[in-house]
Amino acid sequence: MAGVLVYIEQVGGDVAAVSRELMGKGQELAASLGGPLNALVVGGDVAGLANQAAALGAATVYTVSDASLATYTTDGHVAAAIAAVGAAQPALMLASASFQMRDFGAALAADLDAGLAVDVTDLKVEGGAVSAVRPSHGGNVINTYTFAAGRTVVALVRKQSFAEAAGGASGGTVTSLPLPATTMRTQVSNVAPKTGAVNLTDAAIIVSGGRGLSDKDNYYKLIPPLAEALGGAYGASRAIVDAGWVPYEHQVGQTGKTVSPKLYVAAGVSGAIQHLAGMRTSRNIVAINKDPEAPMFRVATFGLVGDVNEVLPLLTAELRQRLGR
Ligand SMILES: Cc1cc2nc3c(=O)[nH]c(=O)nc-3n(C[C@H](O)[C@H](O)[C@H](O)COP(=O)(O)OP(=O)(O)OC[C@H]3O[C@@H](n4cnc5c(N)ncnc54)[C@H](O)[C@@H]3O)c2cc1C
Repeated sequence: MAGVLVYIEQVGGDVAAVSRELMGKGQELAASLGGPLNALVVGGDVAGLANQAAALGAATVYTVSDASLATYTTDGHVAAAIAAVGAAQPALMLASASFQMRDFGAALAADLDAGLAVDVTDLKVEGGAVSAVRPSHGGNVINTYTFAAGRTVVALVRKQSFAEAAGGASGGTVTSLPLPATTMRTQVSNVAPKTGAVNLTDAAIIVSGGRGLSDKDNYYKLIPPLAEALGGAYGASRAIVDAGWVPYEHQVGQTGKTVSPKLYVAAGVSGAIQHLAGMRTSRNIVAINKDPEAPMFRVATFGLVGDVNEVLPLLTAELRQRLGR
């Protein structure tokens, strides 16, 4: 039992960003575990994705291809993964912490009698044992789970926790595995993607506004333009979602979305514990608030004490000029 197996997710026929991140971190972890970095591609038609996974550095890309695997079902995809784990014998299996992969990872770990860590933000290997870091209690407690060596560990990792694999690797092989006989208890008859959905959890840059924006018109005048200038999405505190300024799908926090972007700008957001619960693991936090005592400054990488009505238009104009947007 050695090395790492990464479950490759796809978006529109391409390897998902989170899977590229797992391949990046997987390279380092596989070396520490003294084994290869392998990948698993499951689906109806997997050839294109398998080649992409090989280019991301997989020594072997295991594929399980079957018409019944074209859409996700617990039974089908877990059965495929068990076949790949049997072939690869990984010490560590990595997948994302999306809702679908939480379902997958829990079922897989139960079937394999493996260790399971969910919503992981960091991983390391010491003395052959895998340790997974996982925030809980709204990010106020950071837990480290250490798994005894000798059993596969399934770790489901939060998006944007690691840098993406560079790509351009060569020399990987593709090994096709048959789908083991399995009873499919779920039949997916139709998939209807939600249209116009706000994908805050995937955004690398988020600009959020709060009650400090004064009213709905001012929020839309100042926040989306800054988000657009930065090439990001826009979010909101619950206070202004509850006030009806912004739809719920933009809400960040304990009862909204949990996000971990590369850059989180909080403008006129106080930094209540319930808001921080959804964004404090962001890589860089910029707080803009007229109150120097606002709690958001305690978690901020950069802080700017000022009035959003003065700061945001200047910032947006400057960024537009510099970034050409
Ligand atoms: C069970 C529960 C769950 C919750 N879940 C969430 C959640 O998911 N997400 C969430 O966000 N909240 C959540 N809350 C609410 C949370 O406690 C706060 O009430 C909320 O986050 C406050 O929003 P805010 O920062 O926009 O408003 P405020 O706390 O009113 O802060 C406004 C900030 O704007 C600043 N400001 C004012 N004018 C200006 C100006 N002109 N320029 C610059 N700064 C200015 C002020 O100094 C202040 O810091 C939850 C609460 C509970 C009880």
